[in-house]
Amino acid sequence: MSTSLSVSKPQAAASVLLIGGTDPSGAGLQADWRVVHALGMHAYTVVTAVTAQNTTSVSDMGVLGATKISAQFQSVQQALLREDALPLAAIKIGMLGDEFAIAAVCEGIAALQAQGQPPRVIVDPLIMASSGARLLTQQGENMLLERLLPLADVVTPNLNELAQLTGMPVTDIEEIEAATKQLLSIGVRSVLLKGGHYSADSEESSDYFYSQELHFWLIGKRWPDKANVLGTGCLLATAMACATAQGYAITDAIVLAKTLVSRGIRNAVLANGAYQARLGDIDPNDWSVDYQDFPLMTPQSPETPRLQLPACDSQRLGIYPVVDSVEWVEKLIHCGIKTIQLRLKTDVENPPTWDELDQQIAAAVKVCAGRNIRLFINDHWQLAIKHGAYGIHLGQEDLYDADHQAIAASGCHLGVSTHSYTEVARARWVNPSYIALGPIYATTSKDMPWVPQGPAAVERWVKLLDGHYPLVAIGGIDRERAKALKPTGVGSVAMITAITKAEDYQAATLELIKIWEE
Ligand SMILES: Cc1ncc(COP(=O)(O)OP(=O)(O)O)c(N)n1
Ligand SMILES: Cc1nc(C(=O)O)sc1CCOP(=O)(O)O
Repeated sequence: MSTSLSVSKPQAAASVLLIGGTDPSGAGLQADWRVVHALGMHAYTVVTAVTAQNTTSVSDMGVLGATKISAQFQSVQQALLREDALPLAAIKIGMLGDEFAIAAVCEGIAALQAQGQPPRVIVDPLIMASSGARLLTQQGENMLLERLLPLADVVTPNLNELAQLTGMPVTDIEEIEAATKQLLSIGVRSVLLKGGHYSADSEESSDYFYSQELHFWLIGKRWPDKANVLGTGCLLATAMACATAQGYAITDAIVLAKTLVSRGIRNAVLANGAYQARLGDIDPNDWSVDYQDFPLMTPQSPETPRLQLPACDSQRLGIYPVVDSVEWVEKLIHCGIKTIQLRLKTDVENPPTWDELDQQIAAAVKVCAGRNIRLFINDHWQLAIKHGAYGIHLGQEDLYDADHQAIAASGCHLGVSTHSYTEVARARWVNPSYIALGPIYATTSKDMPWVPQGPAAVERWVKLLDGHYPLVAIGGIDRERAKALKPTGVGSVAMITAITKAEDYQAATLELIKIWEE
């Protein structure tokens, strides 16, 4: 499992285009619009069909002709030519109705793509209404597969739609994974199977994502007292479009969208015989993400038993130096450091032997023995376990290569690096002893694809995760920045340069401890 599809770079305001049918009971374009509005964003709309339906039946449906659909696209194109137009960054496509509408939509998208930076395209492939009535003709279904789905960045079928599109059974996890893979063979770039209908009696709702680069299950809480909430599929796909328009990478967009759907279902209200999702007030800066709605992510089956790693003895791990030798460990514990990491990075030119690593890790554990020091070993989890270190620190790649069961069985604590919503969702799957958040500021100690998150992000992470995991901020943190981060409530700050490159490491360490503890 590679770390992510790409890196999120939240950007200036952008708009989304919603393409679909209207539904008087509140799903369809009306539901899409509510999401965009709740996130304070701007939406253009292209109506493809007008339906008369409620939760039990579709009584009438009219698909607009190609001329009417194309005319709407032209209006959007003209609006986007204005100097003050918000750039179009994402398109969400819902109900299309028939093959003529699909052809018009494909042409409209091609024109928009030619006009500017190509927007991301999310397709919710609506074939049937929940009442069982068809929302797309058979010829339309063929054209969907041949022309529209290959244009999409992500396609979001539910179980019935996946079965219908692939002609494959989808009754268990293996069949779901196989059918999802099958959609890629017809040219779809990635698929997010909506799990709302899978194992409906489970306490969790699991979605499955599959692309050439990675695959994962996304597991969220189910709200059993809120059954069959209207329009949640529309909500999910539109929220993904909004997040990608805001510059989030696809996987972060999926995590945010799943969180928003959970929030909508948790707060749903009964109106006219059906539950309607309620989003309430959302802060577009952090999507008002609430821990109870935040999912777990794993490449393993969602039915795999969950790990239980030991909790750290404190939620506040304090000043946390990251060092590259036993000598540094020894010097810093004499300065009063209580949490420390031995990060033995292998020199590609002259890599240490296993025996050398073994000796250094054994020596570091010995130096800390009986002193109440939380010594974390970076990467070399087998040796950390062998020598009984307090803990192991793993980055996301190493986390997925490591033997989780062996780490959990060893009793070692486990810290995990994260840089995004996706990585926090993955970290949650192993239930770590702490979560590290980085890079907060630009660092010279390591090449990073990640944009520095800044202190405001630490505040957001604390709001989301505090009380559930001890948190550690890392990346470019010095004395002044430690002072700036203290009010965020983060329990620990980790650093390399500010201590190991200080003119007077003892003075620098004592000063940092003083700032953090006073
Ligand atoms: C406390 C802490 N946070 C993050 C890291 C980075 O770990 P990782 O992503 O594994 O990168 P490397 O350290 O291996 O370069 C860390 N070491 N400690
Ligand atoms: C090792 C490391 N990991 C980071 C992350 O963001 O995961 S930032 C980082 C480097 C921290 O060093 P300094 O204090 O010198 O900036």
